[in-house]
Amino acid sequence: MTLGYNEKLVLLKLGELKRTDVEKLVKATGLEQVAVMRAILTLQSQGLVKLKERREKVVKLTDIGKKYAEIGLPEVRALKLLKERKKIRLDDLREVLTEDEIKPIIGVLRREGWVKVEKTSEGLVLEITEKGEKAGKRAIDEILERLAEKGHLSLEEVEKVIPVKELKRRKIAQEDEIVERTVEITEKGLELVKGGIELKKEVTVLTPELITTGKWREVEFKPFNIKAPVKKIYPGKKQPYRVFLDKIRRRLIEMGFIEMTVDSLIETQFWNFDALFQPQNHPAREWTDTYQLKHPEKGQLPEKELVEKVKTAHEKGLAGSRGWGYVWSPERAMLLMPRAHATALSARQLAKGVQIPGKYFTIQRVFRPDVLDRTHLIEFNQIDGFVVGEDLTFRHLLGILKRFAIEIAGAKKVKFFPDYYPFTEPSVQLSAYHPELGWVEFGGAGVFREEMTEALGIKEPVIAWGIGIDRLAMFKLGIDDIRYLFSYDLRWLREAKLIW
Ligand SMILES: N[C@@H](Cc1ccccc1)C(=O)O
Repeated sequence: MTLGYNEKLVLLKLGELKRTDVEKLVKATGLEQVAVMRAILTLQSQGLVKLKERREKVVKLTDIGKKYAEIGLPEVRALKLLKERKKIRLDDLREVLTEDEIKPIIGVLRREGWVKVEKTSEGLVLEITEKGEKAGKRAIDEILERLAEKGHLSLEEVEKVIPVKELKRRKIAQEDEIVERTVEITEKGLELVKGGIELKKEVTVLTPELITTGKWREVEFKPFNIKAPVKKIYPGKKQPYRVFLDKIRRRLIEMGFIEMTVDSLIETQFWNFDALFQPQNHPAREWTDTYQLKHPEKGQLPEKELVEKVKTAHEKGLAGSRGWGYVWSPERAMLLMPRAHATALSARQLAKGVQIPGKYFTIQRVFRPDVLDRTHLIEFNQIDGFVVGEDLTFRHLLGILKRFAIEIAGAKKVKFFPDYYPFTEPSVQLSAYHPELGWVEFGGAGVFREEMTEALGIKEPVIAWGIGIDRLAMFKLGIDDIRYLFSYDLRWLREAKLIW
């Protein structure tokens, strides 16, 4: 059994005092209260001291009570003025009372029988009564004084003088519970003290100074108990989902992808749909599938040449196609909407020009009407990207997608299904396996159609994908409800792992 410096010190003092309270031990040892308490608990666990707690219900002054104890209760102050002047106007009380105190004062003074009140043309006039002249210290004044002096009194003591309810009603005092801790040294403790305790200075850190001066020989090193329970702390940290997105971004950049960025969440239909060869009468363009902006309703189209090419692609076709065969409306293309898919950025990038070969990606917040449930949000994040290069084929695309799902997202298995998108041919849908949710649809991919890429000025094949990144995040963060990604649940935010 080894005792630390603090424990030894406390035990030695208790050897002298035998029995005392914690406060006195704090004074006697010169240690902090927490250090004394900790030492007592250790000593108690070794049967050297006994700690007894006594709880007592007491009455204490409130802040208002403390103030009144100093300057007097409002009625006492009023009475003092009345004793001096005998007859005063209500207004005169402003000299000694605050606005709040004046309101109820007449009632109080009357109840005590200290004043006669008269209504005059100049307002209320108060005159002191005989009883007022003779009035001395009342129960309430006495208790106020005693409470101020002692700090607290037991409930019984107060009740003997005045109902505590009355003090509480006037917000002068409140009930409280105090714990009195007495510590007593045990037989075993006394024996140890008699046997002699060597009090060596205890250090927790070995400093260069201790070594060079040779003082390390005289000191005792405090052993560390790394298993001691400590308070859990939750330092600030990044939101777990944000961490996930940042990691993916980093990973993609490491893989040589160039990030495509944009400032706004709002997009013209031109970039969201038209530039992607999605016909204007396509059902996915209806309000049921996308949101639309009311104010402002329309945005700007890009340069004329590009708009003309897109128009031609839609109306008559490009690159050997016949197009969709309808009259393309620039007005319609100007309509603004919250971006419905991140592929809009791929279109913008292709039109701006790309490196050949080149790899691009973007992580975007996108918006689509849906019914919220554990796998659907109306606002979610997509990671879109494309690879452009001369010899690219559909097989490259499947390889990239599989790598994403397994390596980046930690999916266990992936599956591809044939699918349809107006801007890709062939198109594929990617599903991944989640232990609890089963097969989850992740996103789509394909080879951009030539009608699209040619209008944007690209001759080489472009393989592209769009993945619902939130569902990938669910895999990584080990959650089965997508809404949790944006949750304010502190417990989750605190405990979610940031490193996987
Ligand atoms: N933009 C499509 C996904 C996709 C992107 C790129 C190519 C093919 C499909 C979606 O949101 O569902």
